[in-house]
Amino acid sequence: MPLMCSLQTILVGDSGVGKTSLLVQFDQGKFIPGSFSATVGIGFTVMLLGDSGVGKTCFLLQFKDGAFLSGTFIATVGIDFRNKVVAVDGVKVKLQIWDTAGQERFRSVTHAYYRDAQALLLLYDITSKMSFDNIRAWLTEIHEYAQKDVVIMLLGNKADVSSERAVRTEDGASLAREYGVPFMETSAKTGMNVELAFLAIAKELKQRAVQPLDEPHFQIHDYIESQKKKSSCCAFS
Ligand SMILES: Nc1nc2c(ncn2[C@@H]2O[C@H](COP(=O)(O)OP(=O)(O)OP(=O)(O)O)[C@@H](O)[C@H]2O)c(=O)[nH]1
Repeated sequence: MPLMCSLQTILVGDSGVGKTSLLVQFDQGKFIPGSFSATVGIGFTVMLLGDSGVGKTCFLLQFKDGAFLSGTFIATVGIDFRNKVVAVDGVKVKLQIWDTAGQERFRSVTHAYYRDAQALLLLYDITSKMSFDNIRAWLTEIHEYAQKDVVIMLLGNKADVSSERAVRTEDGASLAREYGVPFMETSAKTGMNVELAFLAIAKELKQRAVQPLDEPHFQIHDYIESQKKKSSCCAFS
């Protein structure tokens, strides 16, 4: 097994000295002139989990860049991350999203990160019965390694390839009910429900962090049910 290590570096300094620009230059190799906006003070860590090939990396890139990576499948090695700021009820919320390798051989590396995640998006592939059957094992691992109050969402990805469907929508919904977690089908290819998944997570975490006790609690299940697009209603290739 290749030797891997993860290093975390924190950029500190006064507002406006160029911390974000330095990071963008390092990450994307470019400088964005005149784009100063103060980095938001509220941020959460979200982790993507699920078998290798279910579409975690594509799901993240669709959310981050609005693009779909088709063609050659390159499995993630260990763990990778991306940041994205979303607006939740007028407040900027920064999501740091960890994309984990689904391959078994990286499991000990990814376990180390579970405890730092405030939300977990657990994906299976609707064209792969095995990826769905493995969800129970993923949930067992989550209960072993993650924080007790972590927000979990179950996602049936690749809903655009309905001709090869191997897992019924009802079966996904029923498993989610059994574990008391919200559920929806998504497509990293078309973008269906991708933004909604992250937005619902951001809303739930933000309300937990800042909402006064006397205000009504945000209901993530109700929010998703009212917003999600059903795969059956859309024409897919
Ligand atoms: N049709 C379709 N293909 C998808 C979708 N999401 C991902 N794929 C394809 O599925 C393959 C695997 O996608 P990845 O995002 O790399 O899978 P992963 O879960 O990150 O895999 P690991 O990094 O090994 O854990 C790629 O060939 C993608 O093009 C989707 O929503 N629809």
